[in-house]
Amino acid sequence: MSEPILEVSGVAKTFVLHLRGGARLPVVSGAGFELFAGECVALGGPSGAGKSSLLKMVYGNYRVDQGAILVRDGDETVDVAHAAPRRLIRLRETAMGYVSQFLRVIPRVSALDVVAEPLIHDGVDREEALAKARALLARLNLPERLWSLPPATFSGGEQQRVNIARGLIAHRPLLLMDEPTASLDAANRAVVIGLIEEKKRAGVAILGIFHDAEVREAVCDRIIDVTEFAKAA
Ligand SMILES: Nc1ncnc2c1ncn2[C@@H]1O[C@H](COP(=O)(O)OP(=O)(O)OP(=O)(O)O)[C@@H](O)[C@H]1O
Repeated sequence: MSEPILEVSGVAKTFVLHLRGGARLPVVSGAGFELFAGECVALGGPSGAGKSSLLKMVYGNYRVDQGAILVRDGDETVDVAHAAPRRLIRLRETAMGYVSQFLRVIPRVSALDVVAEPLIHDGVDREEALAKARALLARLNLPERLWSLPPATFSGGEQQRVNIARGLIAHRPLLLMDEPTASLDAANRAVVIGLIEEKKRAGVAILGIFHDAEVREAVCDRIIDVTEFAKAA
């Protein structure tokens, strides 16, 4: 069996609410799982179980109290739980992508440039990157009249499609997705299902939160029940 792309082991986290007299909110404990190339795995469990928190820990946005989160980066393995901030930034530029639920809009930058940016950052020729961005936005049915506009005033579903295009345009071996289809209609959900299937075929390992049962059943190979980690917390 090949090496995992992501290996989470013994991860524990308790939120400490300093403004609430130091109240402690344990969220996960002893969380452990592996993710391999070409598979899509959903974090499952009811609202409040800790799915988003776990995804944010893997991305390095939330600190962990205990355990290791090993992400493969070429020949190296980086422990997100202990990596220096600079190493974490480099890891996000090369090995780990994140499609959040909402687009973080960059003022005055057009939708097309927002989408093409990760490829340009990878060193791809600007015209080639823009052509790929146009193709992706067309596939996601974003009206062409919007491409040259900054996405700040776009509808929720339009922003989400720009966000998905930006998150998927470049190759990253590990992809984290937080409800990528929450604001989308059926036709665009089907497009996203197709895009996820293509990533899997390209060997990308995907970890995500998919509340939409139809999307989850279409793309996910297995579900990790986060309540198992919450029970121990
Ligand atoms: N930044 C934070 N500070 C304090 N508590 C938090 C923080 N983030 C999450 N929590 C708490 O941790 C628990 C798990 O939240 P989380 O958002 O991870 O759940 P979830 O399974 O993703 O839920 P949902 O399906 O509703 O999005 C909740 O009780 C929540 O209140």
